[in-house]
Order: sequence, then C-alpha cells, then structure tokens
Amino acid sequence: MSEPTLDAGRAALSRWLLGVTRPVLAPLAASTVFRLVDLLAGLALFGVGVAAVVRFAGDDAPSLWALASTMIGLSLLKAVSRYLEQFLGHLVAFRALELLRREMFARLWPQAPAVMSRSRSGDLLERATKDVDRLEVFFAHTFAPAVTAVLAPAVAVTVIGATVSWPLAGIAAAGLATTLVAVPMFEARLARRAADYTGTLRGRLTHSVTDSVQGLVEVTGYGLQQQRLADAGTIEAELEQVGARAARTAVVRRAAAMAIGFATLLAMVVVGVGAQVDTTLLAAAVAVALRSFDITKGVEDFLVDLDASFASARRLFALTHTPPAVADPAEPQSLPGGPLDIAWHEVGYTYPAEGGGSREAALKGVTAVAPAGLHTCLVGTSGAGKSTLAQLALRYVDPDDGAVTVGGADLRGVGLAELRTAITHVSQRPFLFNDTVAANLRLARPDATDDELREACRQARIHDHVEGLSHGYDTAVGELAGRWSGGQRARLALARALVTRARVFVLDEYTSNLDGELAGEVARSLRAARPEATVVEITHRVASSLEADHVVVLEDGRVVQAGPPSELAAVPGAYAALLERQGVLLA
Ligand SMILES: Nc1ncnc2c1ncn2[C@@H]1O[C@H](COP(=O)(O)OP(=O)(O)OP(=O)(O)O)[C@@H](O)[C@H]1O
Repeated sequence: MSEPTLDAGRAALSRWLLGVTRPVLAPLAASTVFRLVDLLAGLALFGVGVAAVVRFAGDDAPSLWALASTMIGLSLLKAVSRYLEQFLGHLVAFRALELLRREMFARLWPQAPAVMSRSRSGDLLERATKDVDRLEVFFAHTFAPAVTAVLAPAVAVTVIGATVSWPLAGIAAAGLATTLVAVPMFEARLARRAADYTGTLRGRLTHSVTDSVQGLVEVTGYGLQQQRLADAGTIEAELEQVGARAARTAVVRRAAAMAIGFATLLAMVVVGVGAQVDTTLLAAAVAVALRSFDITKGVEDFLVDLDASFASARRLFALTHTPPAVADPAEPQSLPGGPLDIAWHEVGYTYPAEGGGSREAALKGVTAVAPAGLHTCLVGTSGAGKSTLAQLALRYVDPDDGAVTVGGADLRGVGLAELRTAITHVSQRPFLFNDTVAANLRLARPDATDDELREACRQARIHDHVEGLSHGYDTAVGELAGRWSGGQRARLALARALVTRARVFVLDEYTSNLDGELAGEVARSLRAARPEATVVEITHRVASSLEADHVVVLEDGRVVQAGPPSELAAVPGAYAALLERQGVLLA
C-alpha cells in the first residue's frame, strides 16, 4: 500500500486507516448487516402496528393471533440482531483502539527522543489519547449507522413501491434523498474547518494546562496563576465560539431535515388519498416513511463526526508519518570489543527550524575525539554546542555533514539496539518513573539482581539515602520524583546508568546539582567502578574538568581547543579564560 504524504487528503487517509484496521473490517461488516436487520425489523414492526391500529379503528379487524405472532417474530428478530450488532460493534471498538494505539506507538518509537524535542508535551498527549479515541468512536460507532441510514430507507422505499404504490414510494424516495444528500452539504466546508480548528484548539488547551501543572512552582513563584487561567480561558472562549457556530449550523440542518420530512409525509397523504390508496396501506407507508426519516439522521451524525474524525486522523497521521530522525541500517555492523572511542569528523548540524525559517548551525565542522577508556570533558559557554555534540554521539540525531564514529564504526552503520547497549546516557534532566526505586533502576537492565542494584547505588553514592527510605529499594519514587532533590535524582540516574553494561557513558551535567566535594567523590567512584569505560562529560564546572584526561573546548559551534587539561590550562586561550572566569587560579 503506498503511503500518503503528510498533508494527505481524505482518500489517502481512509486508505491508511483501513490498512491499519484491516483485522476488524469483517466483524464491522457483520455488525453493519445486523444493524440493517434490526432497523428493518423495527420499520416492519412500526408499519404493521400502525396498519393494525387503522384496521381495528375501521370494521376490518385483523386476526389477533396472526398479528401477535408477526409482532413477536419481528420483535425477536430485532432483539437478536440488535444484540449481535452491539456485541460485534464493541468487539470492533476495542480491537480498533488496540490497533490504532499499536500503530501510533510503533511509529513514534523510532522517532524518539527527537520527537520529544519537536512536539509540545500536551499536544503529543492529546494526539496519543483523544485523537485515537475519536477515531475509534468513528470507526466502531459511526460507520455502521451511516451505511444503514442509507440502506434501510432504500429497502423501505422499495417495499412501499412493491406493496403499496410506486408514486408514493417516489415521493418518499425524493424526500429521503434530499435529507441524505442536500442537507448534509449545508455549510459542510464550515463544519470541516470548525472540526480542524477545534482539534488544534484542544491541543493548545491541553498543552497550556500541562505546562501550568508541570511548571506549578514557577507559576506560583511568579504569581502567574491569574495570567495562566486567563490564557486557558482565552482558548476556551475560542473553543466555545467555534462550538456555538457549529451548533447553530447543526440546528439549521436539523430544522431543514424536519421540514423536508413533514412536507414529504404530507405529500404522500395527499397523493395517496387522491389516488384512493387503501387507508391501511397508506397509513403503514406513511409510518414507515416517518421512521425512515429518523434513521437518515445517522448520516447527519456521521458527517459531523466525519469532520472531527478526519481532523483527528490528519493530526495522528502527520505525527506518525514524520520520518524518524534516525533509522536502523539495513545491514548493521558490529562494534569492536574493548574500550570504544568516540570521534566527530567535520561534523555540522543545524536544528530544524519551525515554520520553514532558518536557524544558525549549532555545530560547524567539528572535529574532536573522546579517547577510548578515558574521561573527556566537553566545556564551553552556554549554547556553544556541547549537548548537541553529545546527542550526535548517542545518535539521537544524525549530523547534516561529516560523521560520528564509535570504535571506528560510523554510527549510522551500527544497529540501534547494539548502540543503545554500548552507549548510555545520563541526561541533564533525568526522568524518574512513578514506580519504586528498584523498578526505576531496572529500566536499564530488567534482569539486574538486587545486589547489582545496591552496588550501582553505592558507586553513585546514593545507596545510603535509598536505604534510609521507608521501604528501602521498594519505596515509590513519587510522581515526577518531586520528593527527591536534584542531586539525589542525578545520582539515582547515574546509578541507573551503572546498572547497564555500557562501555561509553555520556553524562550531561550530572554533577551540576552536587556540591564540589560530592561531585568529585562521585566522579572518582565512577572511574573506579568502570576503569575501562569511555566517559564523555558535559560540564559547566570547568574546575572539575582539571581532573579529566582530555578536554574539548567549544565556542559558538566550533572546537577552539582540545587536549589534556593541564596543558590547556598552562597556555592563554579559551580554556584558561573559562577557568579564570570561575575563579580557578592558574599557576
Ligand atoms: N531542540 C533544539 N531546537 C533548536 N535549537 C536548539 C535545540 N537545542 C539546542 N538548540 C540550539 O543549538 C545551539 C547549541 O545548543 P546546545 O544545547 O548544544 O549548547 P550547550 O553548549 O549544551 O548549552 P548549555 O551549556 O546551555 O546546555 C544553541 O544555540 C541552542 O539554542
């Protein structure tokens, strides 16, 4: 199946959705058939009932036995088909939800972590949950009503024609066709735009609320509560406006549909009486037509939901079809054994600009090395490109120019799984899951033993703290790790990295929350625990880089100095200037 482009039209989106939900198409079709039988049985019940009342009112009373058995038979048929329709409909709903969620995560996985820096958190959440839910509802609860809203009236009209009168059937058909085709077209474009815009606004609202909750400390600290509420209120007001317009359109549509229905029924009565159609049959025909108009409402609901569903599908599609920032090589190359060096060769990288603008390159022809088995510090002023250099070493993104090698192998040629095992990362803002300490540590290696967890925590100088918690390693870390200090969180994150068997540690300012003495102790402990490992550390604490084996100094996306820290500190230059700025006295 060819994949539609990111601004896919409805046909392409439908092909994609049908492809994803293929396994539920058969039960969906069966559910639709049972719904049709249910509706037709309902129409027949209504028609037979009205006809019976008319005959009882006249002097031609029907046989009670025949009437009762017909009604009971139709009721049973209706009940059984309704049960089967509902049963299959729910089956389809749950399976479709599962299929859509799987598709979404399978597509997002290769995009992480790049997608996290591209997407706003609330927006991503909105797409991952609400958009998928909306599609599921459309799929499982809107499709069958729409199809049967056309088929059931079509069958009813044919039966009226064959059993009562074709002119009456023609009038009913004309009225029903008008409600099915003309009414939904009223302001259809407006409804579609409203649905798209509503989705965007909802994303903005979720984003705003998520930001307010995550930034609660800043919001409270700077007294921004009213402003945040006002911002969210503005979006809500806009949502309300869009919703009100859509509701007004829906009211006009409904009123038009009711007027057409009323005129059709009146015309049927006038023509039927004029043509001297049998009263009982005429009453039954009008009753069936009346009920058919109710059924056509399914198409109207479908069209309203259709707009919202396509809007959801479009957002989900754009998210899931963004090409992954990095791809697994077709024929992965294995890494050599032993300590691994990381080398950047003439590397250039520019972050993608939002809205097609241009950005300045974050890295400009960087050539540097973090020698195997040694401790390298990347230093430089804020925004110099240190984190970007580290991200390239982790292959979170690929360079625009040049290459990054690990143990001599181009990162783009090494399987991502092998790479993630060989190189581990402690980020500037480590995330701790709302689970126990042990579970958080085992994320790195699920089969790690209790003793291994303890050893890693001892090495990261966090064991004593964990042991002092109410349930030791089984203590819950707490949502968003709010109960942990920055330094404790950083050390737990380091312990998590130490649980792995990684040969390269990329540490992004992992000691920034520790006092100088503890930072030095942790660094020495890491060295002692993993003497063969290559450590690439980003640090603002330039003084601590004096203890490293190798230093790379970056400035404005370029390497300006590199070498052993003692040599660099001894000559005037960027490194000496950084040290001086931090009050380190040079000999
Ligand atoms: N996700 C991003 N999108 C766009 N630009 C980015 C992104 N991350 C970093 N940049 C830009 O790239 C440049 C290098 O940033 P980088 O984070 O690598 O610097 P750094 O030396 O690690 O800074 P710091 O010490 O402040 O963490 C900066 O100009 C920064 O604004």
